[in-house]
Amino acid sequence: MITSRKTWDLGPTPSLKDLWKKDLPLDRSGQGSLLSDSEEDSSVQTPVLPALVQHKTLSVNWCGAASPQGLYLTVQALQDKLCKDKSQVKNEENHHQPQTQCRTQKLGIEKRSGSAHNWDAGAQGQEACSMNVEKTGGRFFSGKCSSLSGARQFPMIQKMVESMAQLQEEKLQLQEELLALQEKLSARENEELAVSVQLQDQVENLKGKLLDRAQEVNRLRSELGGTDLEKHRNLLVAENEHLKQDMKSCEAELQKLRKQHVKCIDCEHIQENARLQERLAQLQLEVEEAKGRLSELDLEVQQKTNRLAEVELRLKDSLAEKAEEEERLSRRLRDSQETIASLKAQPQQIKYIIKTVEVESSKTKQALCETQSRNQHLQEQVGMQRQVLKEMEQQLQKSQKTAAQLRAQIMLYESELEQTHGQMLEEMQNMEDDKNRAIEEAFARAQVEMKAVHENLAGVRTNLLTLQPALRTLTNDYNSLKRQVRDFPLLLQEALQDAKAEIGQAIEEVNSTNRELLRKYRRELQLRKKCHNELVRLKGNIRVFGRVRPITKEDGEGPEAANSVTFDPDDDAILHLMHKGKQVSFELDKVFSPQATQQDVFQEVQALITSCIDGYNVCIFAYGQTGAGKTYTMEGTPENPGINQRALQLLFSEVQRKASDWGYTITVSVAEIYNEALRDLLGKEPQEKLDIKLCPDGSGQLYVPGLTEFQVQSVEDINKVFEFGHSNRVTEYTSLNEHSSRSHALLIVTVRGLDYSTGLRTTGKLNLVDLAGSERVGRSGAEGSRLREAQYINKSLSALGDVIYALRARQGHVPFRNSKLTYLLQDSLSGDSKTLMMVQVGSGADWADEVRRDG
Ligand SMILES: Nc1ncnc2c1ncn2[C@@H]1O[C@H](COP(=O)(O)OP(=O)(O)OP(=O)(O)O)[C@@H](O)[C@H]1O
Repeated sequence: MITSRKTWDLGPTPSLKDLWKKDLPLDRSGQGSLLSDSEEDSSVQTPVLPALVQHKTLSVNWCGAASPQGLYLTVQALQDKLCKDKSQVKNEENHHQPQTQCRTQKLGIEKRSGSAHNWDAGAQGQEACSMNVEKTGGRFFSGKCSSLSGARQFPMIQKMVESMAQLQEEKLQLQEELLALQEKLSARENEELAVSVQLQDQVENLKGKLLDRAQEVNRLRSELGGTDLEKHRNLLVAENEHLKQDMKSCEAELQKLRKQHVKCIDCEHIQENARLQERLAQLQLEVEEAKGRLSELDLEVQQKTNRLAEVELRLKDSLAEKAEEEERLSRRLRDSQETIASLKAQPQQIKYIIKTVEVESSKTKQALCETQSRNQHLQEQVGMQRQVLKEMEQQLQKSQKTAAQLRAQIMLYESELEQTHGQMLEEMQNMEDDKNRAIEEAFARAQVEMKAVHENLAGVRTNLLTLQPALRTLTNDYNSLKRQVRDFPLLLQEALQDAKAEIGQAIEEVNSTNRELLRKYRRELQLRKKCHNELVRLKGNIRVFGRVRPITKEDGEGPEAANSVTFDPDDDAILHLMHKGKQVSFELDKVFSPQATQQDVFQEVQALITSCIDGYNVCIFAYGQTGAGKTYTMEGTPENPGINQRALQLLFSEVQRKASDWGYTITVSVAEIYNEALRDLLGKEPQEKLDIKLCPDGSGQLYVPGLTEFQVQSVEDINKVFEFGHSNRVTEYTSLNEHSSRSHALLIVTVRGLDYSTGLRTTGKLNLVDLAGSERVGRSGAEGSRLREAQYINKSLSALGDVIYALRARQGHVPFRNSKLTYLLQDSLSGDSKTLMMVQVGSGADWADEVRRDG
């Protein structure tokens, strides 16, 4: 029952938005509503559905091609609205549909038997479309549209396309989610790996610390007596605490790992996976439904095709009827025309009849025209029907083609979907497998690590248990050490005092011992000096040695060269001379045969050198005739040095040997006495005569002002001094010896010593004198200056002989002043001084005369 009708005229291809905008203002919910101007409520705000429910009809007309989308959307909106307003529908008394049916009509497309809504074609032309919505009887509403099949198919296809697009989107979304899941899984694996590495590091750290601690304990055990025990103990305690904390953190980490592992079994990824699988199943269901709908659509197409064939058949029948009718009419027309022609050939009656016929013929013509126009109209209709049929066939072909394409697409989509689904299932299965495997591996690793950590923990606990007694021992030791340390200052002070006292006492004892030793040493030194001096004295402070020079080529080969000197084999102090057939014997302190070497001679002399170091004055004279070997004995040759060189070598070696206790200074002077004039051979003016004077200090000592003294420190220095002094010595040829020396040569060595321990100072003087050669003036044939030189030499030698004689005879007066030589050597000849006279003699017969005279 239609109570009212409202029509809107819209532009071509209106959209739902246009519909809403045109005359349908938005309702409160933001959705549009079709409105009616019903008689009951002429307000434009009246919703369409109540109007439908109240059996009102609304029409929407628009120009242009039908817009299936617009129609679909409109109907969908209406149905949505209908569903939303179901309560209102429910309250309607005349409403015969159950509530559940409203839900099934949600899409508005499904065909329901009996009570389902339906769309019928308006078939009002291509350019004018209309939609009538009404509620009649057992139907909600019905619509009419000129493009029925398109309007019904397109939304379905579009829906499917949209579903496929949605499926594609969901597939992409699923793939993205799958990637995200994979990333999360890899991140999780990385986290687990990092945790595992961290745990391993912690375990390694714990092991290293345990090892360090064990080493530290061992070291501490070995160093129990050390003073840093307290510090080490504190260190150990701190490390122990640190280890405990590390173990706790390790256990917490393990617990956390376990929880994470358990949580992973029901984690959001699993849930997401299940959800996705559900979604996939739902999509598969939808695809199945879409397939069902497609088959239904195919069925409908088939039915419509059948109906179209029926229509074609009916059309053909109609055409055949029309053709028969046309044939019949044309036959009637021909018959009529023949009748007219036969009538025209008849008389007046016939003319009348003809006229009648003509009259009737006009009527017939009119009927014929009408029939022809009708026939024309029918033919036009047939043409139109044919055209429509053709178009419908084209549309049908297009639809079939589109359906085939869509079927192919659907097949393609299905295959893709199946493939994608298979891939997804496979990937998900792989992911699941990987995940399970990773979880199992992680779990296994975690278990292994946990086991290792437990073992380490047990080891640590064991170590702790073993360390506890050690710790207790250490604590006890520490306490005792602490007490000791507390008492240590007092003990230290006491010990220091005791030690100081002991050290003082020891020092005192050492000092006293030292003093005693020093005293003894001095005493011994004095004793040794005394003994040595006594020895020397016993040997004789003034001793006379004789040395016989071997016969040389200078002695000639005649009878005068015959050996006239013999020795007593039992007494080395006896010398026998054969003089004019008689043997004359001389007794000296020691006689050196011609075979005696320089070393043999020095052996007997070196005790005097020691006396000089001890602080005594020593004089060693070489006395003899010219050429007797004085210079040889005193100076020697470079290859075979004499007393001078050896004495100085001994002097330096002794000084060096005693260098730790004594400091010595050795100075040398070289002088000569020529013709009773003293000259400095080391001075700048060797010809200058020097005087011998008493020291101004009143000590009675003599000294030679201006006499040069060189400090020497080695034998090399002495040799240089000798060379220098030797070059200044006066030598001249004589008839007896081509190298005869005409002066007394003196090498004066002064040894000044300082005893470091006692501060005692000593001074010893060693006078090594190479006397001028003694000779008889008559025998040598000297005259003039030579005679005067010989007289000076003989006088000084005689004075020396007198002094020595007086000294040996211990006479009260010793005539030192009789010559420059004895006066210069007065200090070294008197008192505790030691004097050695080396008398040089030749072994030829010529020498016997001289020796007997000198002797
Ligand atoms: N013991 C000896 N063995 C070997 N040759 C010697 C010995 N004594 C001296 N002569 C030699 O005799 C020579 C003379 O000796 P030397 O010059 O020492 O005598 P002298 O007494 O010093 O003479 P003068 O008084 O003229 O100086 C030298 O050629 C020396 O080498």
